[in-house]
Amino acid sequence: MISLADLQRRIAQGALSPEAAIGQSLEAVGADRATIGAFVRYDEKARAQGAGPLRGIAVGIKDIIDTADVPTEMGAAIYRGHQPRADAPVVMALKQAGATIIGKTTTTAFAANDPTATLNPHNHAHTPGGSSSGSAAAVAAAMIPLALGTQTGGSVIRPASFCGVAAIKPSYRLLPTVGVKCFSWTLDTVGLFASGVRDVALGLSAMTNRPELVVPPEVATPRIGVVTQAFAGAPEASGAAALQTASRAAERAGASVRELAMPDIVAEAWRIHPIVQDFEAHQSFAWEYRQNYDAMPPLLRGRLDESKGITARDYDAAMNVALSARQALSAVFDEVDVLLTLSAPGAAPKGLSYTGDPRYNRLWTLMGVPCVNVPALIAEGGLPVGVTVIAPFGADARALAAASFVEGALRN
Ligand SMILES: NC(=O)CC(=O)O
Repeated sequence: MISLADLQRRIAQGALSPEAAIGQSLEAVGADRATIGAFVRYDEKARAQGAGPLRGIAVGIKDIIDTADVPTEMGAAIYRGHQPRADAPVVMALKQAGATIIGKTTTTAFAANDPTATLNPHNHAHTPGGSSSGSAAAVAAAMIPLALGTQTGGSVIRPASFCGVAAIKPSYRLLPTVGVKCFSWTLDTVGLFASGVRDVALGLSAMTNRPELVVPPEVATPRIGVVTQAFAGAPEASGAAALQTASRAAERAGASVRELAMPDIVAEAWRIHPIVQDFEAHQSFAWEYRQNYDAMPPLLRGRLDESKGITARDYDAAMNVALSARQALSAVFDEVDVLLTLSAPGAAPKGLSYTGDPRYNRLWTLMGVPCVNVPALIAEGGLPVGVTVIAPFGADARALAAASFVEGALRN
């Protein structure tokens, strides 16, 4: 994979020009149609900028995020050819940091569950996951060093796990979702994919102008609480093995590691996540669902059909649970620095019809806490499986530093 940190170092040393760095990605992305199909479209004339921490860094943008220079089609026929007037703020933030937007990566329709045709770079018989399918796959396939995705359930962390790349779903609202097609305004979060944790941190730091997010050369040894999320059901063997492998590696590296049970209200928040997501989706997709019903992607249309009965009272009760759970979760971090949990039930499912289950991701999206995927092992069929490092709301630097610790422990 292409390391953002390595590109930055070589460009700073003059060993690599920003133009050459962009040229390498253009060549790989240009060949993509014949490989895994991670891009909806790309800019053959993409040019490097000469200044900024992300000069020479080619970035893929999930195709629900508005771009002014190329269409934003939401992975849906209803929006074919749709051309936004302006770049979304997160796209402008990348450009202002010197990045080059090289193309639009594939997304499941409206970032829901109707799959893309994109292949998992590690095993073409399997899905790369969703909904940020192309972003995870393009980084994993060494086409680009950085990509943007979004998460409402598990759409950053799960495909990152399936594709063996680092990724962050940052704290809620650290990145603006203006100009991002809304699924659920309480849940939608913009995230980043890169080859390693330090690379993700460099990208997020540059976008947000927050130098404190950069992972320092030496990171503190964290106190880790392992959360199995038994309330979400048992994982597959490869998922359980990934969590155990990461826990044991962290312990061997000197971290204190112990299993932590979640307060009941937090488990209840896991249960009510779909109520929040689907109640808000009915409003977010009202125009598509009511004015373009027949053209709607079938799985999302079916999900909206089934969730019509959610009442405002149900929603209000769910939101109250979420608020109480966030308060209870913050107290959990009095005992540990970070949590360590599953990124997915196991390796990527076979076939392209199903992008996987967000059951281990969705709680943390509702809690709004920073989550970082760390590749943990390679399962049968050469398929990666990751784990998730979680810190308190607003402690994104802590999540990245602890994730880097776990990543280093797994490499030793
Ligand atoms: N947008 C999402 O997060 C949906 C998913 O998890 O597949």
